[in-house]
Amino acid sequence: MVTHYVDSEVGRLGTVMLHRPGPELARLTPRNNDSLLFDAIPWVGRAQEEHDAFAAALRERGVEVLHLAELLTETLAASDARAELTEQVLRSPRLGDQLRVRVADHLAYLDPATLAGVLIAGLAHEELRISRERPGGLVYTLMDRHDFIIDPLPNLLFTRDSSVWIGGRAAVTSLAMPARRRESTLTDAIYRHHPRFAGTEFVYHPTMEHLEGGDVLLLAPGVLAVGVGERTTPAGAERLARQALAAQLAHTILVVPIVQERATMHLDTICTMVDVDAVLMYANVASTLVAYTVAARADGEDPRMDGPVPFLRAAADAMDLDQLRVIDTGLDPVTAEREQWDDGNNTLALAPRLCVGYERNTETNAQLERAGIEVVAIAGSELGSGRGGPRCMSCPLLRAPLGGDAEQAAASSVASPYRAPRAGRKGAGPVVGFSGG
Ligand SMILES: NC(=[NH2+])NCCC[C@H](N)C(=O)O
Repeated sequence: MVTHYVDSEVGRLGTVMLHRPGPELARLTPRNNDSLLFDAIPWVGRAQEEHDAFAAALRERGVEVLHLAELLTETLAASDARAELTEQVLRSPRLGDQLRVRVADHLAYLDPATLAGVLIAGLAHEELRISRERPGGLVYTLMDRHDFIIDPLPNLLFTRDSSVWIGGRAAVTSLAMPARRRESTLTDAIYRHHPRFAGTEFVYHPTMEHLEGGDVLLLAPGVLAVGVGERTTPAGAERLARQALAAQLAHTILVVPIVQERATMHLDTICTMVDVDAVLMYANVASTLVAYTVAARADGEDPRMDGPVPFLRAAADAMDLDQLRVIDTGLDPVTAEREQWDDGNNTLALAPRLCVGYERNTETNAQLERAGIEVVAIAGSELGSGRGGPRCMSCPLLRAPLGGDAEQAAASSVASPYRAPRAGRKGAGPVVGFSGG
């Protein structure tokens, strides 16, 4: 049975990886929140309540919810995973030799759950036990007691960005912001060492060019859209296109330039899919967004690049549709801008025409309902202070494949065996095949 497989944004969600925010959020202060990519100081207890309600809403609808911290703890039971992740934090040039040895001693005695906690929430100077016989040296002495010896990862909450599954393969991404780079070392270790993921094949690796999962949309089996902006670089998009084409995970990649600013840091802040042929889009950009298409050519040749063409046209063509339905109309620009900022467009589809959205985005949610899309509304007043919505906070590991007959797949149980994607589509692109499963 296929356990990890995703070929669309909307196939019935079977399994998702979340991260319940914890002590790492309590590290945020008005002095560090900007560099740690939060716009406010979240109330940790309330953020946890909101997150628990999000997880419960998914479970109630039959979704298996895995928690990253638990997977990491189980991963750390393997000594090679433990050694790898420990060495990785010890490598920081900030430590210096003497402090490095002290930190290594400290980590060596931690049980897997506590070590996972440190890898996520970091280690402050005052938390390191230093004895008189084994002093911390110059670096330790010159640090403030609130300085971090290991930086916290408050954005781990946004599991979307550090990995994305394309077909049966994991793409472990290369995060652009220094505050987030270490996140992908955790997802990478989980996929490589946790028994649940034994045999995982990879299509992207953190040493490659910058690419973040929030920029990757699986528009349809074989069709990817990749946003290029504040996070994913053109080189990252090109690399993913090459990798996905070579692995025959896609026949067409749409590369979509987005404005390089915080409000639109990822493609999924302005566009998410809510049905096999419908997108929810930020009204203020829907008509101006363009795409460059990258498609496979014969073996050994560079991929073919075309464009720019209007994004909606390029997407419909690649998806073999007459048109992509757009849900956006009717919002005045100010409301649209406010709700976009609060992740109104960042929905997580649980199945075609069923999605999770933040309750505060009342106008956007009403538009969705009018268009026949059911919205499971969740609270996110605290969660949203990191600028991420339901899609950002989730990494789907299994969705019912749409690769076969779409209707049938939508109705099928997630445990159903993988159906080969339809071949011979319009334009006679290469047959999309998969090695996963
Ligand atoms: N897929 C997303 N839109 N993720 C949102 C990530 C938010 C996070 N604070 C950051 O700045 O990176």
